Amino acid sequence: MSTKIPVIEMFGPTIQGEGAVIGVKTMFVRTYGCDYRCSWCDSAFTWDGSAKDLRVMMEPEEVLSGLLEIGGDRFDTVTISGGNPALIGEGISELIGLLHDRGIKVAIETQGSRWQDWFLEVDALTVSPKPPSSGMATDWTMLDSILTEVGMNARGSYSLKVVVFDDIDYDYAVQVHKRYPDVPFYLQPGNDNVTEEGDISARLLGRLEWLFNKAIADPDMNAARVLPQLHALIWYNKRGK
Ligand SMILES: C[S@@+](CC[C@H](N)C(=O)[O-])C[C@H]1O[C@@H](n2cnc3c(N)ncnc32)[C@H](O)[C@@H]1O
Ligand SMILES: Nc1nc2[nH]cc(C(=O)O)c2c(=O)[nH]1
Ligand code: SF4
Ligand SMILES: [Mg+2]
Repeated sequence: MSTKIPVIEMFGPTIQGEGAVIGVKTMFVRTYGCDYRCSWCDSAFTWDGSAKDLRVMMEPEEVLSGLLEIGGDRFDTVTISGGNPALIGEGISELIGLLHDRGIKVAIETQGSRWQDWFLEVDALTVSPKPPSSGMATDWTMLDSILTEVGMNARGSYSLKVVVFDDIDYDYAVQVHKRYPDVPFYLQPGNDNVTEEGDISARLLGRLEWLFNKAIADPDMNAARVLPQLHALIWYNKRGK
């Protein structure tokens, strides 16, 4: 089995802008390819073919040395996102081992459509099922089995994060939170224009206030946390931040 990883970009150190590990300094490795096609994906270049030329097939050792070359000694966490990194088996498993051998922590961003055994090895697993506005359908059987398995056997922390664009998405978020009441739950407002240039912070803060008010009024969200995409408030729609 090939251990090569399709990498579309590596960058950092930056600050983790989303979810349970928001604020943590981290490098990013973004894998190429996704089994979803979310209508509002802010990283569509990972799957729509527009940046295919930038995709490099890398051995796990090459990813590690690339990260060390870019980040030097200025990081102790690596976040693997995509695309969907859960499309890749052996290569990511080896990369996690190499990073752990050096005392580097590993965070993962995935949507919960596919399982990998290495989910159990990571330090922070974010599972982000997609609401109706994405145009994608949730595989509840898969999501159930992922959360059951990590609930019993994960070494690290795990959480759910749902992006919300409208009232229908919000109802979906309630459904997810109620289905897994013991899993730490994060709400994140959607960015409805991922190509706009310049300062989009006022628009994003408006969406955050809307989501704050929804959660504040709703007893079903007493245990939820509502967070912005912090990096998008600072660096807007810039890639590699
Ligand atoms: C680009 S995805 C890559 C990882 C994985 N495919 C997933 O969706 O979880 C990383 C995170 O960005 C979120 N995201 C993508 N587009 C967004 C947008 N327009 N507004 C807010 N969050 C977005 C996703 O929901 C996910 O939580
Ligand atoms: N700073 C920063 N934080 C992030 N958290 C999740 C991201 C992602 O695209 O997966 C992301 C990203 O692209 N940048
Ligand atoms: S699952 Fe993630 S990477 Fe894939 S299309 Fe949706 S937001 Fe983009
Ligand atoms: Mg992003």
